[in-house]
Amino acid sequence: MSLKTQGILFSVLAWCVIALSNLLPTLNIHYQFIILAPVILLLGVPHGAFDTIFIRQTINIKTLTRQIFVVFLYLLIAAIVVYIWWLFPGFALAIFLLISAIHFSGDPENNVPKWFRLLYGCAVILSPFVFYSRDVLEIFIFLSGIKAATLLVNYLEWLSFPWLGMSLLAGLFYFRTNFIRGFELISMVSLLTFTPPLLGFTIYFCFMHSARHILRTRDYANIKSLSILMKTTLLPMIVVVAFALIFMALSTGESVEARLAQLLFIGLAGLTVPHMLVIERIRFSGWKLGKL
Ligand SMILES: CC1=C(/C=C/C(C)=C/C=C/C(C)=C/C=O)C(C)(C)CCC1
Ligand SMILES: [Fe+2]
Repeated sequence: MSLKTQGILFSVLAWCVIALSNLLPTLNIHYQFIILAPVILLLGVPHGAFDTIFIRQTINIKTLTRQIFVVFLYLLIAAIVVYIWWLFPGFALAIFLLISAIHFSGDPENNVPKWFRLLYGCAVILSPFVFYSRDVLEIFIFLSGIKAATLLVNYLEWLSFPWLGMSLLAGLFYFRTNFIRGFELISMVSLLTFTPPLLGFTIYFCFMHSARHILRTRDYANIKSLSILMKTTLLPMIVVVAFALIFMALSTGESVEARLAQLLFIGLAGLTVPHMLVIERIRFSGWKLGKL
């Protein structure tokens, strides 16, 4: 499958989800988390497991000692991020949103202009605020407490309107010259604008961000079959699922949705920092650095 085909399939799925979620009654946040957290965990998180492939191609990790050291360092960075979150949750959430926008700006195909990337990456974060800022607030409170969450949501909601306008204009601008590029942007923005935040994010994260990263990894490592690629994710996935189960079993006191939100998004923040340290250098080289 090419990135183009994947982009079209994602866009079609996005419009189906928009239609269905507006026709069917909205589930409350408790059930949204119970249904969607496993989807994010099983379909979205594994794209980080390919980091081992990118690490192998860019630094020398031939000996077992070096491999153990790299895994240890990766997890140590993640643990430090979680600790910083625990100390300064509002600050950590704000920085996480910022670096996520930068990370998501890597999704569009390789030859798009920089302004388009910036618009796209920030649109992923800002679109949910246009109609669903109350729902986002509810989730942000789980992550950073009511004071920081309210402050952040107020700023981001205010930014979300001009951003939606600019995204739609940019999408229309490309409709004539590069239809797929414009259609992909408008579909992504509509998905995150018109569906409940957790649902929109899950579909975007699993079927755009993660799916596209898997295809890029396949091309980078010159692997013909996806099943070989999926095998590399097995061990990291077992570790992540085991960690998730242990966290859910040990954390008590708060609601299930609060704990799932913390597990998912603080966990993602922790993993995103080492993930970006591995990926971004290669992305800025046009996915060429160390290519097989
Ligand atoms: C919490 C939350 C949001 C932000 C999620 C982020 C920022 C996720 C980042 C994941 C990354 C960077 C994964 C890397 O591969 C939204 C969508 C604004 C609205 C719903 C609640
Ligand atoms: Fe990623």
